[in-house]
Amino acid sequence: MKIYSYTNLSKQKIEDICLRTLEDDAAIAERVGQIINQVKTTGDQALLDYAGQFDGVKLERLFLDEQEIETIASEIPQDAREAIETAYANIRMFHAAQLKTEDKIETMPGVSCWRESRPISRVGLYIPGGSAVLPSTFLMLGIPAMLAGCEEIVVCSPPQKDGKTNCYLAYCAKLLGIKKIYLAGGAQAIAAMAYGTTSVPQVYKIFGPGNRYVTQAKQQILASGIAAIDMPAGPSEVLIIADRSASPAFVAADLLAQAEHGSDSQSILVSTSTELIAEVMQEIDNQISYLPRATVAAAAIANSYAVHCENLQQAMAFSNAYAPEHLILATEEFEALIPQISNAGSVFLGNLTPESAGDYASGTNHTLPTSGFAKAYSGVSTDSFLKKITFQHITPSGLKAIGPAVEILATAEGLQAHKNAITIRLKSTDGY
Ligand SMILES: NC(=O)c1ccc[n+]([C@@H]2O[C@H](COP(=O)([O-])OP(=O)(O)OC[C@H]3O[C@@H](n4cnc5c(N)ncnc54)[C@H](O)[C@@H]3O)[C@@H](O)[C@H]2O)c1
Ligand SMILES: N[C@H](CO)Cc1c[nH]c[nH+]1
Ligand SMILES: [Zn+2]
Repeated sequence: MKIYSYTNLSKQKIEDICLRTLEDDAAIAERVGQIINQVKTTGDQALLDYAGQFDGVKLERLFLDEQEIETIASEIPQDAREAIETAYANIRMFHAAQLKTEDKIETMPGVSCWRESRPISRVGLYIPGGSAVLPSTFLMLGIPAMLAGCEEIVVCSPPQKDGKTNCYLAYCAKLLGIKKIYLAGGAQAIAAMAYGTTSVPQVYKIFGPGNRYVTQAKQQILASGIAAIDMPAGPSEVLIIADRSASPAFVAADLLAQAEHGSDSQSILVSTSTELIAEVMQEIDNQISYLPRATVAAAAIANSYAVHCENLQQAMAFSNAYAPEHLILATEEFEALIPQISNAGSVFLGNLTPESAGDYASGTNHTLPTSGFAKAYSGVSTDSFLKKITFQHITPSGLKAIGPAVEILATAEGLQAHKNAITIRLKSTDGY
């Protein structure tokens, strides 16, 4: 892990390190383009071939049906079932509170405007399953989709070596009332949901995190205009702002938690204390040795860095420039820093709020923008599965109030037919 001093970093250097570009970005984009094209032209056959090539499994059928899901789900151990139910209840409670009816606004007497929500009828959920199967992601996407009222929810996840899925994913499907799981992973799954194949239904919007192939595929699909996406939610990241009040052991544990997702994850420490940085480095060395995914975590840590800042304001400035997926404020001063946060996917406050809590069960969504996209995107929410349709209604007195302004503006734009649509009504409402 490199250590930078914020004061010695030029503006350009800060921009460069915040960009997170990797050498093989262009090669991945090209490969993903080929995969999308192959799925577009050969559909199910491409999915079967890629399952062999990338997941090492010869599939006979591209989905598990309700009966198979039921059988697999029945194997779940009792403690895991209870843990999933706890997470389910908290995520549901937090996301249900987002369903709000908006007030009608009378912008002028007789002119009312309002918005109503409608579910996106066909949505696709991608549940990662390359290096680790993530049933937590199934809850994070399935619960808001269900609350929003989406009619068709298509779920894709890479197949296990036995051509099935695990009992945790199957149990989540049961809880969510999802009757099929499509056994497709990577860019090919995203392409299948975007274009549709004989087995996989086409959807209007694709959700879910994934590795760089998945994220690149979602971006290419968005650019092609065939389907919408939630956001680029790629390799996990955490940025921790820690002062002397932080525990080096807790900070190291949080950095390693995101590092173990993949070698391309980033775990950034921003601290006002050089002593704390040194202690955290030591703790990382101590803790990493007993992690089953030590090699992956070590590669991510090597790809990460620490930044020493003079004060917490500098630390916030760096964090806002980086726009992390997850921001942990490991300081007792966290209240004062909240108003200074301008770019972050999800924020964890104080020394006792680990990011893992949000990954699984606090209630907030863990599908969040990465690679600096938190500057413009929010994480997944119930709203992500809804369209907001605007309505307006004008009464005769409202028409008299608003009409002249519209006529003048239409004339200024040289759009006579627009003006006429008002004028003709104003004339006919004279008698009202
Ligand atoms: N940002 C978020 O909200 C968020 C949330 C959860 C997980 N994540 C991230 O999701 C990612 C999950 O990654 P994963 O790899 O474990 O699972 P994944 O399901 O995203 O990807 C696995 C698939 O990638 C494809 N693939 C692998 N190597 C390939 C290659 N060389 N060429 C083409 N395709 C290839 C295969 O089809 C495979 O099935 C991690 O990076 C994790 O950090 C992000
Ligand atoms: N940290 C991931 C989001 O970047 C979510 C996750 C799922 N399981 C564990 N963690
Ligand atoms: Zn995680």
